Amino acid sequence: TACSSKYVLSQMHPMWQGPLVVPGGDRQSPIDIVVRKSIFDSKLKPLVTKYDPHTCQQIWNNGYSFLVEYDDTTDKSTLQGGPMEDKFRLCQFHFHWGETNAWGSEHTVDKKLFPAELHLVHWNSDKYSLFEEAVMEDNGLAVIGVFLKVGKRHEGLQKLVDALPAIRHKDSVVEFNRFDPGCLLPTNTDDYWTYHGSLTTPPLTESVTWLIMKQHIEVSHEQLAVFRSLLFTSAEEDMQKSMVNNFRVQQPLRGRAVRSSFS
Ligand SMILES: O=C1NC(=O)[C@@H](c2ccccc2)S1
Ligand SMILES: [Zn+2]
Repeated sequence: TACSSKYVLSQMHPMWQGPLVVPGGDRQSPIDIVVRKSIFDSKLKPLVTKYDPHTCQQIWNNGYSFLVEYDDTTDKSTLQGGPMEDKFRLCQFHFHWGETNAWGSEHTVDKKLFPAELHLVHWNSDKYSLFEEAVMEDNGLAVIGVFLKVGKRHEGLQKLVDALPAIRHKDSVVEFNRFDPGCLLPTNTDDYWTYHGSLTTPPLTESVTWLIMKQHIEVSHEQLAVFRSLLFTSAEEDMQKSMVNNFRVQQPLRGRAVRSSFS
């Protein structure tokens, strides 16, 4: 309901010590996408993703989410098209989720909250040679955001879910290979919203072209429950905190246009 979403969105983030406001930050993320204010842009091309499952390397708990990391030393797993002029290399994907199915996504659509959101993080390999470099540049990153809804079990996700108990604690890593991130994309990737924003965790740099899919994917309640069995804390810490609500509060639009690839 609107009130719960207002309550949730105003929630400060317990996890962070870092700056919640970036000096001069006028293109911060995440945001609410106000559909009726988005602008159809017929020049926006379909997204072209070419993901090689063999470039998948490991899955690990970084104390804020779990990341599936890819070998980004060559152009084997790439994203192009959309609003971008350049080719972008997949470096990792991860999720954000809530403690209940009532909230969890970082972006919202007309204030609608989803239980979780997938982020596929790519960096501009035409212009930069490392992710760490690209993350500081305003055309450095392209992140595909996909909303998750609770429904039928996602068969492709299950391989990932089965690996999570092995990385329950912060800084745990397991080898993970042969995973095709394309299986997590919705069937329709031609319809998306795009806007210029930022990382949603420190360093919060304003280097991201966001590509938010209009179509969501479905995962089962049980699969999401396994996400929530992860811990923010390392094995040594005596206070175990379950990894939930790992999303940032929404940020002001500051006059930015959100464009849509569909009318
Ligand atoms: O899409 C995003 N989600 C996050 O957690 C942020 C991030 C920060 C650093 C590296 C990769 C991603 S930006
Ligand atoms: Zn993210």
